[in-house]
Amino acid sequence: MGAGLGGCGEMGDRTPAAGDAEHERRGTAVSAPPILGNVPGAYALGVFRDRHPALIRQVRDALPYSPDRLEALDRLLEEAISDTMQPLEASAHDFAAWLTWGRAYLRGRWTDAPFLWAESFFYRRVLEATGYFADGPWRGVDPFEPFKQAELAGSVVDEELASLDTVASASQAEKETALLLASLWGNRADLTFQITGELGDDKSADLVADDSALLWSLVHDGPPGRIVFVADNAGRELLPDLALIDHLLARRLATEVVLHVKPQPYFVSDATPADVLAGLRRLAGAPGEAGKAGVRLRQALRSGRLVLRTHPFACAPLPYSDMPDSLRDDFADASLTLTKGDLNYRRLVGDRLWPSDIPFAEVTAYFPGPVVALRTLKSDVLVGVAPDVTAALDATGERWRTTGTRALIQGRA
Ligand SMILES: O=P(O)(O)OC[C@@]1(O)O[C@H](CO)[C@@H](O)[C@@H]1O
Repeated sequence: MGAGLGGCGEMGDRTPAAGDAEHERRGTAVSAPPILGNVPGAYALGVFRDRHPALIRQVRDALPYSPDRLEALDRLLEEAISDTMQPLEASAHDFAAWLTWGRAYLRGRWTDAPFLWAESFFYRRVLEATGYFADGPWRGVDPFEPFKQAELAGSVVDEELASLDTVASASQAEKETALLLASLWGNRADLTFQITGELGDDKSADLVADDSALLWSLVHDGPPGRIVFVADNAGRELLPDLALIDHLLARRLATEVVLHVKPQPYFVSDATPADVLAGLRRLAGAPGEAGKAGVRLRQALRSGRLVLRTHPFACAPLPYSDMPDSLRDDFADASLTLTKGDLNYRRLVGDRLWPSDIPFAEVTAYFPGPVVALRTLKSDVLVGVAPDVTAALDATGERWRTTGTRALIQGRA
């Protein structure tokens, strides 16, 4: 598709509802119960009970919203605290889509709806409250921008960018390992975790599954192909992602990289086109190798070797098994699709209580091409991990599934 900042249009083909006939046809042959927030002690319950109210308060304070917007945020806060959900205003451009996606959950309790659905709807409601889509001065203003901006400006980022100078003198194999791991662990920098300070300790970081050999064989064996990179968070995650993408392009390991980002602010720190531009500015303004990478990536956008894409399905409350044909075609044309982060993983394998040793290839069989997920573990869903590995981790007593201290690289050709 076209170069530069073009979006990819409408959701198009159809607007599936969770569990509809098309879903069953395209979905995985196997299934498991969806993750819900109404289970005492469940991770998802804490997200609704603690994180969402804390986030609304922080959004309220981060920008000088007008009284009408503050009232709307207060109403949403009340809904979050009382665990009651209201639908979007009937005039919303996507009112009908949300009815199709989950009429049964609207006006119910946040915690009774599937976790993926309800979290996604929560972020849509934050945008409604702040007036992101409404006529008026707050239209298009990212409510999470102050958090993203603070992160990008921090001196930690200077240090992380300077490390690219060290990596430059390493062998190709060492460099690729370093870039891949930086991109993978960059996923810990997720701002939703900073809302309630849940990040674990770096020292215990480890991989519970490692298909990096498969990933590199998909990149190196055979002629260079078109790589689709489905980004997650802006800032400290996106910068190492961009460094990895620069490597793939500069070494001609990919003919083209298509970088998928969110069309609108989502899950606090998820990258939008504006965040990509901010990241490129940060890179290009840095000294040394980071600066050179920034300049090359801006040139790659201009030449069309790096394509930025925003598909509306990226903010739909549905698993990728429900993706519309326009998105499916994009993945089908790729020699490799890389997905970043916890939320993309939840959508890729389905946000369900899978037995954790069910093979990754089995639950992603519907995906139309080779796919590799890079994820730090920040929610309960897990597949493709041997029982002895999960048993050993459980025995440590750590909350290893949800605190971002563990990570995985899982793929299938
Ligand atoms: O996709 P990311 O950025 O890696 O993680 C997003 C995420 O950790 O935030 C949620 C809580 O709001 C988690 O449940 C969710 O999966």
